Amino acid sequence: MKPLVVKIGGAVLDAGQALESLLSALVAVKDRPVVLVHGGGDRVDQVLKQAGIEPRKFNGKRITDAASLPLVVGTLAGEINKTLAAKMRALGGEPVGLSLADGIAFAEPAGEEWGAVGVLTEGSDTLLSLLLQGGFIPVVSSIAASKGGDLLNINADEAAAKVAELLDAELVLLSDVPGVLDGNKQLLPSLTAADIAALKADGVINGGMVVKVDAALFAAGKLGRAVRLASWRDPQSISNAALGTQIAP
Ligand SMILES: Nc1ncnc2c1ncn2[C@@H]1O[C@H](COP(=O)(O)OP(=O)(O)O)[C@@H](O)[C@H]1O
Ligand SMILES: CC(=O)N[C@@H](CCC(=O)OP(=O)(O)O)C(=O)O
Repeated sequence: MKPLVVKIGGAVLDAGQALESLLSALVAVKDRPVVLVHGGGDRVDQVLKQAGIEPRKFNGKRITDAASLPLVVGTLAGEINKTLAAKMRALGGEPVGLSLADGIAFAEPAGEEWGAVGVLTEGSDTLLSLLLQGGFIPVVSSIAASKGGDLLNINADEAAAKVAELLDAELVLLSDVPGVLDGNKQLLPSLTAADIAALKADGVINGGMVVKVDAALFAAGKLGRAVRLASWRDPQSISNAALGTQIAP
C-alpha cells in the first residue's frame, strides 16, 4: 500500500486529548507506512509575541524577518518536533524527528518581501524511505535549507505536499475545520481547481485555507489523485476517505 502522509497544524498542538487521540490513531496504523508532517503556526505566534515581535502573514504564510527566524526554527524544528516525537514514542510508536533540511528537500528564498521564507525545489525520498522500511514514523517539521546552507521557513501545508510527492503517497491535511466550508459554513465534499478559484475570488476561501487548498491542488496534480482536507478533531479522519473535502487533480 502507498505510504500515508498526514499533516497537522495550528491549534492541535494545544488540544490535549484530541492530540493524544490523533497520535494514537497514527501509531495504530500498521498496514502501511506513515509520515507525520507538522506545522505549529499558532505556537510560533505566541513565541514571537513574547519576544515583542508582531506576527505578519499574507495568504496564510508568515513573512519571516531575520529577528523571527531563530524563534521560528527553534519552535518548529525544536520544541514542537521533539514534543510530537516524544508523545508518539510514549504511545508506543517509533518516531524519528526530522526537518526538511535533513536531506528531504532544498528550498530557495521566496522573494525579498518574504524574508526567510522558502519555496521548495528538488528533494529526495532516500532518507524517508530508509526510515519507513525500518518501521519508523518520520515526524517532519517544515524548516528547510537552501543549497548554500541558509535555513528557510516553509509553510507546513507546502512541506506536506512535497513529502507526499517525493513518496508518491496519499496525502491528508488535517486542520481545525471539517474541510473546506462554503459561504453558509457547510462542508464541501469535493472541489476542482475551477471551484477553488471561484471560492477564492469570492473570499469564501481565505486566510490559512488559501495556502492549504493551493498546496492540496499542487500535490493532487503531481500525484494524479485527490488530496483530502479534514479535521484533526476526529481521529477517523486519518483513514476514512468519506470525511472531509476531496481536492481533485
Ligand atoms: N472556506 C473555508 N473553509 C474552512 N476554513 C476556512 C475557509 N476560509 C478560511 N478558513 C480558515 O482556515 C483555517 C484553517 O487554516 P489554518 O488556521 O492555517 O490551519 P492549520 O494551522 O491547521 O494549517 C480555519 O480555521 C478557518 O478559520
Ligand atoms: C512560511 C510559513 O508560513 N511558515 C509557517 C510554518 C508552520 C505552519 O505552516 O504551521 P501551521 O500548519 O500550523 O499553519 C509559520 O511560520 O507559521
